[in-house]
Amino acid sequence: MADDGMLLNFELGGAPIKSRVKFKGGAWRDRVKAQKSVKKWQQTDDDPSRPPKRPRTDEDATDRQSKTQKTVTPTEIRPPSYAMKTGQISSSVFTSNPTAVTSFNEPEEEEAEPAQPSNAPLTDEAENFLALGLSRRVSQHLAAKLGMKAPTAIQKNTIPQLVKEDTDAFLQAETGSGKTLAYLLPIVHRILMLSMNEDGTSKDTQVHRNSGLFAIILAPTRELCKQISVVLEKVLRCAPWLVCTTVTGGENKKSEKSRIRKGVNILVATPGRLTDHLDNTKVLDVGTVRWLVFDEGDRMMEMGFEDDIRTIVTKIRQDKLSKQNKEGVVLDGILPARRVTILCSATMRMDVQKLGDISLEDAVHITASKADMEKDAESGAADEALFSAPAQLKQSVIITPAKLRLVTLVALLKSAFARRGSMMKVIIFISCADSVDFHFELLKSAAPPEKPKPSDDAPDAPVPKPNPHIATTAAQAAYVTSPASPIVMLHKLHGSLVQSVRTATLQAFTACQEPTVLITTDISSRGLDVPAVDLVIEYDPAFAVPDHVHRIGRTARAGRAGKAVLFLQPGSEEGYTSLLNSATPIVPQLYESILQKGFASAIDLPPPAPSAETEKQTWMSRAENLQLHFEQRLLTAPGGQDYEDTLKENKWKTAKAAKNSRNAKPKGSPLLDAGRQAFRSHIRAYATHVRDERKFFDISQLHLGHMAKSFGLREAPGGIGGGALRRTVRPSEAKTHSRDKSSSTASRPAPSRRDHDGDEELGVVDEGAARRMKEKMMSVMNSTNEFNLG
Ligand SMILES: Nc1ncnc2c1ncn2[C@@H]1O[C@H](COP(=O)(O)OP(=O)(O)OP(=O)(O)O)[C@@H](O)[C@H]1O
Repeated sequence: MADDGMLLNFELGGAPIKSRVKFKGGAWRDRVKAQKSVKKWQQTDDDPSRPPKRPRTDEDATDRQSKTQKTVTPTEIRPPSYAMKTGQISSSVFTSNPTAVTSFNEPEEEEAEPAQPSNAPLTDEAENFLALGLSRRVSQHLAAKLGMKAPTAIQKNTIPQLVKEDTDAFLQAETGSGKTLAYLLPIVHRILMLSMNEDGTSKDTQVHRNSGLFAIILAPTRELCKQISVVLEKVLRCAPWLVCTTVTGGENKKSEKSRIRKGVNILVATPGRLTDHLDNTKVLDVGTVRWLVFDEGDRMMEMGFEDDIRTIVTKIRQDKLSKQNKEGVVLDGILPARRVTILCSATMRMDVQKLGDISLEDAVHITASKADMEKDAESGAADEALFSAPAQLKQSVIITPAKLRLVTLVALLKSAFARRGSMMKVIIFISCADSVDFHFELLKSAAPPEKPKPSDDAPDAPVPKPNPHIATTAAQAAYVTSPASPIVMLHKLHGSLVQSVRTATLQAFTACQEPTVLITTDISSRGLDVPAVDLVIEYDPAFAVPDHVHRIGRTARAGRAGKAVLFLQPGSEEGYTSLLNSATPIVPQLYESILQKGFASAIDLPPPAPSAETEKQTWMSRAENLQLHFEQRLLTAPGGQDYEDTLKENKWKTAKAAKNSRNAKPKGSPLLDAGRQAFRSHIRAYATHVRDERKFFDISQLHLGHMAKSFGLREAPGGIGGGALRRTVRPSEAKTHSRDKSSSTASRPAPSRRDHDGDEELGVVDEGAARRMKEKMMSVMNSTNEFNLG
């Protein structure tokens, strides 16, 4: 907790003042200081010989800020009676903040000429799908039904290769450049050719769903599998006799088996579930499989799917390749004469090379630019530096002190939605599932959701029923609305949610007609194609640069415009921008400008509002007010009882009773619990940045007290490290861990998957991170028993 800039939360006028105000929260130094200040203030006020105090004004505050870079909270944001009653103290968010080491000038105006999109469909009239070797049926379907007349660059380079050749391939191109169709179209075209002649007439032999499984597409998450299968279904509408299906974790295995039994030509799967079916589903015959596609292959490796992938590759290769299917249809000549493996990713990391070693044989490396391909062919290796964000994506960075992170985020969202229609969809990336849950609860409106109304166009039409699956993951947002956008919807998504909720939430976010925000973990960073995402905010930086590229790639897709904002803290984190490879400069934004813009007008604060909005308020006082409001919300129990009082009561009970009551969880603010849990998980997650980037994300440089502020907490809670540290590394995992380390300098031992996301995928514990965290906790908090260490 900071040792200055405290706000004293006590009653100033009217009611008689108690002789002694007790303070809680914060460090003991803060409490003593506060106690002294009260005494001094009481003495001063009682002394009639002293001149009356001049009330502080906003100008005072602004003036001080400009001279000393420190701000004292103006009088009008004096805390409310609630805080006065409890004697809580809270340090100002504007004091004791570290300043940025890099000096920069904020650009005056936005760049006039936006950069040419680098992932858009090609504009040359001669470019079309027919010319790439696809059948007329497929090309016409793409143009007429899917609105796709011209290919993108990666499609132009991939489709002819996969239509004519039977070699393995590694597709690598920017996010949002159309890689999915680049591999799907040649597969569909060649399967279609089993039933059709070159001139488009039908052959005597028609293949159908029972004619064999020809392609398996693997993707790391269920969402991505679902998305791929939706695209595939749309393409297959030009050949309705062909069938695709998905098998993913979280679905009913029985119904998956029965779909496989009915017959399927293209299967989209997560690696874990496919391995399970290969072992247990006898009707799954892979003898006719000609294509094995790994979409986001590096992510699968990173998530610990290596063993599953090895099993899948071995099983499929072991199975003798059938030259014709069981109905006697000759496959060779039309389908590849060998099993073709395709890897696909926007980023190149060591994981993907390893996957290539497992699955590829003499693969061609296909990129969006022929020049890049030639360069790679000459050097014999793909150049990671070639792969950056789309050129038209405008990136900026805000160096924000920890204490100001939360209010700066709200200010940023507020100005994003200040003009109707300028921003419709925003994604916020946060480090872990607990933190996503907390921020969703904190930012959502307490008001009950508006009931769906009959449509103006069809007033008699039945009113749609609210979807029960999104009852806890979609809500109206508070704080960030504006007169132009009176309704802003909030959604949350992470791997700890059940699959039906995940699917429904993503659908709701995609279909939302109001301005909307999705708060999510890295589960949404890969491959997800939500049209028209205008802004991506990395509130917590990604754990590795390739993840950053994928996260910001959720906007500026297929040639559209997009913006991405990265939050960093002053100090070592600032150096992180030197790692980010961007076609256009990453523009710095001052957090003061964000706050000034966001809080230029009044914020409508629900109770407990620290003070009523007055004419005198400035952006700074509004920011301070908002922070206080958040802190008070966390401290206010649903029944009005102070949660801290409950905890204190428990402390003085006998050890056994205290233990029981701890176990029984005292009745109190669930938001405070959520905030503490989010803080702990966030700090644990912070320790798991990839090794090469840890010098920028050094846990020993984190100010835990300041960081706690950004979770609306007045002090850093204990218990950090318990979960991560208690977990032991099994010998087999330790082996994987060391293998990972030896194979890649940039590879991240994956402790994070379950910890951050709560997803079902596995990882191993990073012992180094745990040790560093332990040391940090010991030194900062000087307490061992709080964290269950050892
Ligand atoms: N030829 C095309 N013309 C117009 N739009 C296209 C074309 N090809 C793909 N798209 C659209 O581009 C968007 C991005 O495609 P896709 O999801 O395949 O990108 P990607 O390269 O796989 O991205 P990521 O690396 O993020 O997974 C989709 O909305 C898709 O419909």
